[in-house]
Amino acid sequence: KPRWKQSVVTYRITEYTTQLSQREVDSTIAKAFQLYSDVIPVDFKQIFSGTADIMILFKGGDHGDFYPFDGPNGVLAHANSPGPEQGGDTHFDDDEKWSLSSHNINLLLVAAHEFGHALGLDHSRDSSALMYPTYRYVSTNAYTLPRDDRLGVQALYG
Ligand SMILES: CC(C)C[C@H](C(=O)NO)C(=O)N[C@@H](CC(=O)O)C(=O)NCc1ccccc1
Ligand SMILES: [Zn+2]
Repeated sequence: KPRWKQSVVTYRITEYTTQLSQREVDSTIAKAFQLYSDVIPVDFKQIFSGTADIMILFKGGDHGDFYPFDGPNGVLAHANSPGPEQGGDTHFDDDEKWSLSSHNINLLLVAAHEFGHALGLDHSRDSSALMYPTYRYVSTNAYTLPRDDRLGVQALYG
């Protein structure tokens, strides 16, 4: 299974959603990565120019890969598994209503799910797992990786 070999993985947000402030997006994305760096020996560093390991964008419809988004609901986001070039790249469908709350689509939960893929995790059959295929809101106060996801990522990087 592909995984990142380096202990520092860089990311760059090249296109932001207009539904939240850039500061809100930056801090939410950082929090989502922190869920993983809290349990595996990998650090994540945001860069603001050049090419990062994980390139992140918010865009609706066609956004430069072979998987155009589908409007509101349905596919919310997708991420490539680890590797060179497009490896790890993570795209968020900007036709979704992104939020930092329980209303609409919670960005922290989706970003954490996508970064699971970007680290090499597949979907889980455990309905309490973050990597379960379908989105379901759970409180994000003091949120930590559910056990199944933690065991999965520690098996890859521990
Ligand atoms: C076949 C892939 C491209 C489907 C896509 C996905 O799994 N992305 O990682 C996706 O957006 N799935 C939806 C499925 C759905 O709409 O229910 C989803 O909510 N993914 C984000 C998600 C799933 C579970 C927890 C948190 C976020
Ligand atoms: Zn997924």
